[in-house]
Amino acid sequence: MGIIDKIQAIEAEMARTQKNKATEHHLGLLKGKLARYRQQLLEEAASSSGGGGSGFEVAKSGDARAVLIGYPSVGKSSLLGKITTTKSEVAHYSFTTLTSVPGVLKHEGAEIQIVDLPGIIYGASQGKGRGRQVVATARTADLVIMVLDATKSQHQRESLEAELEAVGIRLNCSPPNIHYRKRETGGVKVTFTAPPQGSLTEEAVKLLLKDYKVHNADVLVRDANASIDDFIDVINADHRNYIKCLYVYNKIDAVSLEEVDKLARQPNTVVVSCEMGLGMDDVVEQIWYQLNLSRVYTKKRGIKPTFDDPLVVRSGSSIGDLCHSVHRDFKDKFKYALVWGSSAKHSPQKCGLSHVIDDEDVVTLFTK
Ligand SMILES: Nc1nc2c(ncn2[C@@H]2O[C@H](COP(=O)(O)OP(=O)(O)OP(=O)(O)O)[C@@H](O)[C@H]2O)c(=O)[nH]1
Repeated sequence: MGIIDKIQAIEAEMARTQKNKATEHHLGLLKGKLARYRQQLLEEAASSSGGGGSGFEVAKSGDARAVLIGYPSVGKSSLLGKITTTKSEVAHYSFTTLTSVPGVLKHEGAEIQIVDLPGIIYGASQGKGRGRQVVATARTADLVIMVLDATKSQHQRESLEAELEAVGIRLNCSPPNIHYRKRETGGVKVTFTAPPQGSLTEEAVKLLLKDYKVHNADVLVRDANASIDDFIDVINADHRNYIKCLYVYNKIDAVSLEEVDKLARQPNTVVVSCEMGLGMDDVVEQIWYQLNLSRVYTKKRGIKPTFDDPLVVRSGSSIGDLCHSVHRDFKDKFKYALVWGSSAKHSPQKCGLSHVIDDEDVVTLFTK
């Protein structure tokens, strides 16, 4: 039996099994197996597709990367054309985006690479077509921009979400608050910081680990509401990516105002019309906001800072991270930094590598 058959058999069994307290552990085990087989399938696909000329890979460049995901003809190329400096040809028929055209969005001094993924992410979890390579690229994203057609049903969104979910991409959520460490000896030790309220119980943890052939491990569950799915994600943490997602509903020119209003009220959502140029500023603002980047202006000693060419780092970065973004070895030469701006207690403040900088701080770096 091939992996795809095994996956289908498990999916069929899950569909047949009634969901209730008595079947919870059995279903949990099936989900654990499913996660394992799906992983095998992706790995198998990755190793067999190497070397071919039709591979899909885009070099990462700029300060951050966002990927566009959506069904064919929802307007991904049109959106890319509107917000980036790359011109992409839009033909008036389906399946136009055969290879990826990365565009660059320049905003607030940052360069954000936007990659239009071929519209074939669906089916990827079943090992179909180039979807797998598309998934591999999606994993490297700092932000997923899911482009949806406002004139179509919510099914498009649900099915894309399910596809991403199946390949281990988690949208707009944080990793489960569960500590898990494999050990050499000592058996499986499970500790809950509060009595479990969710589907994850000590018995469920032990059953799953047994199925994964893990006989010695420490598990500390810090979230009383943790589910079996959460723990499966923790066991498979190497293959899970937690990525922000912005939902962009295009073609609002073709639906009613009430419909637009309803869509716009959903969280992490912008509504646009690429054809009429509506909502383009909102999309750019939201992309910038969701990427959570900070601009830092560097200043040479005795000279006023220039505010046109910031260094762009992730919010919450330290002076050490900033040094790294200047040059890999810069940290070794670093002596101290002077910082002006909201992160400084007084201006300027003399700081070391661990000082956390704020958006729009001005920094002078001193070397040995
Ligand atoms: N009504 C309307 N049509 C639009 C809008 N934006 C794009 N379209 C049309 O939708 C069709 C598809 O647009 P594309 O930008 O090629 O879509 P795509 O998602 O890149 O398509 P693929 O390359 O097939 O993946 C074209 O015929 C566009 O003219 C819009 O805002 N409103």
